[in-house]
Amino acid sequence: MQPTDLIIFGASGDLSARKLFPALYHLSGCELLPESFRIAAVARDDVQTDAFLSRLKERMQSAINHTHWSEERWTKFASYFTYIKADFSDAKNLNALSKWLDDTRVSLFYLATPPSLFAPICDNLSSADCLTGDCRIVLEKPIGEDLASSEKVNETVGRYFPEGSIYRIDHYLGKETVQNLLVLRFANRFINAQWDQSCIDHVQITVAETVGIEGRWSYYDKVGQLRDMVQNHLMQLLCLVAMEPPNSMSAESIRDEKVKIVKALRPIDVDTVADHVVRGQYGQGWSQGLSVPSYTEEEGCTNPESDTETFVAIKAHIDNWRWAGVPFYLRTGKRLPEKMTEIVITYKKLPHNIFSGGDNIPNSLVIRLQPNEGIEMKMVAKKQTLKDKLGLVTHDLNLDFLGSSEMNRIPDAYERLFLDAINGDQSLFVGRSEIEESWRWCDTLIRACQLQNIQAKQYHAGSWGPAKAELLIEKDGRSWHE
Ligand SMILES: NC(=O)C1=CN([C@@H]2O[C@H](COP(=O)(O)OP(=O)(O)OC[C@H]3O[C@@H](n4cnc5c(N)ncnc54)[C@H](OP(=O)(O)O)[C@@H]3O)[C@@H](O)[C@H]2O)C=CC1
Ligand SMILES: O=C1O[C@H](COP(=O)(O)O)[C@@H](O)[C@H](O)[C@H]1O
Repeated sequence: MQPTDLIIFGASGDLSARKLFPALYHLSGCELLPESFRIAAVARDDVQTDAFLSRLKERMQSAINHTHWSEERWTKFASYFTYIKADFSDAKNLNALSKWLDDTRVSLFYLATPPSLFAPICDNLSSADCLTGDCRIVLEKPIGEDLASSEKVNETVGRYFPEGSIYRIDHYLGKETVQNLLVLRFANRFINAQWDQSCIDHVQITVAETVGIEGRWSYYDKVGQLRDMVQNHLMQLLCLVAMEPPNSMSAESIRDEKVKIVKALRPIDVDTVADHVVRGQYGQGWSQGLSVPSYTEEEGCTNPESDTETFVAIKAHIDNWRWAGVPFYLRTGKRLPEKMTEIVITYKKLPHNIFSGGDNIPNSLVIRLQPNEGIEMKMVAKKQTLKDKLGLVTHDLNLDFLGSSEMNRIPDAYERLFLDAINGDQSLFVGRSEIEESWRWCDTLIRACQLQNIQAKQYHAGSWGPAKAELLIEKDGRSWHE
């Protein structure tokens, strides 16, 4: 590892306190950071490093499980820090940062700020002479809010950083089980051999959350679940399930295969949107035993008539040889009954059932991304009884990742992604063309919803979304995986 400096813009924000600094704390505890590592925490608050750290310590203690917290680890972690006060909207404010930087070391700029600041920060870094030596930039999602705005951000950032130095985060790619999906598909011959329309009936991808808007109403109301979750996280999961084997694990090979899938997604337009998309918005209800308000009663709501979706279900098709005729059902929402991300591959039924003692039950593969990370293969076996000669029953072959983890915990996605950015490995970061093609597909779908007036149907907080989401799949003779 080369000597590295990490510069976090937006160091006082929610993402930094809940995800970024805890991930770095764990990496430091595992001695995985480079020697002489330095962190510049950049934000607007007028405080000194000590005061910044004492506030950060409090916030991190509530984000890190107490079994992993120790004063000794904290002291080592705190020793990396310098706090630099700056308003990023003006280059002259970056002079202190410019003095702190050292062009003999790698400078890793991490933009944990509102996306509207990505382009101005790059312009100002350049004007303040901060971009000398080996400089890399990490961009948080979302990159833009549609194709045109994402092209604009990519162009500005590309003026100062070559594509090989731009690390666009989709934190789902850093999740252990998402990487395991690649291993499952491309390191197991029997899985790979059965991975197409000849064997697979359909695919379901569910990303369910129990949380509501969490104080982010003004951000969220402008984007909704389609832009916040589908354009990025669900699209990445779909690509990893559907892509052809890349030539190698290089970033370029993986990105090339993913972008082919996004381009092969059948557009959902004004003619098809009503049958392929369901939008929902949560009303009042219950979440984890507590009564919770509706979306339009949440703190910060400025538009009680808002039609922004907090739930979406989509039936998508990939028009290529491997996936012809295999629907991909996607659903994601806030205030659903449980926090759960899973991919379910349902195989076709056998062409003929020779066992009179049971139904023709299809196999399925359940890839659980969170919680209880693991993979289950649902297999049909004989009932262990003398009464029923060839009665059938479904059993699970179970790969439990937590139980087999060397670390007694599943590392957070940001730990993997920080390590890779420090090591210069872009394979788990998103390329420009993937992002732009994904926006192109989402823009068509969003526009079609507007033109056909597909409104967000109310659902009770704590339920699995509007009844129409059940119909979307049931009308094809299938049902959501329970
Ligand atoms: N929070 C989350 O769970 C997730 C967030 N993201 C993305 O991460 C990014 C950050 O999100 P989040 O942490 O939630 O946002 P916050 O609003 O909590 O934090 C934004 C940070 O940027 C700083 N900032 C804003 N404007 C300026 C400015 N002109 N000059 C200097 N500092 C400024 C804020 O400082 P100040 O406190 O002074 O306003 C704060 O430190 C966003 O792009 C978001 O979409 C992505 C996935 C999940
Ligand atoms: O990017 C985002 O992701 C979170 C969900 O992430 P997870 O790792 O907890 O599954 C989501 O709540 C948020 O709205 C979105 O911006």
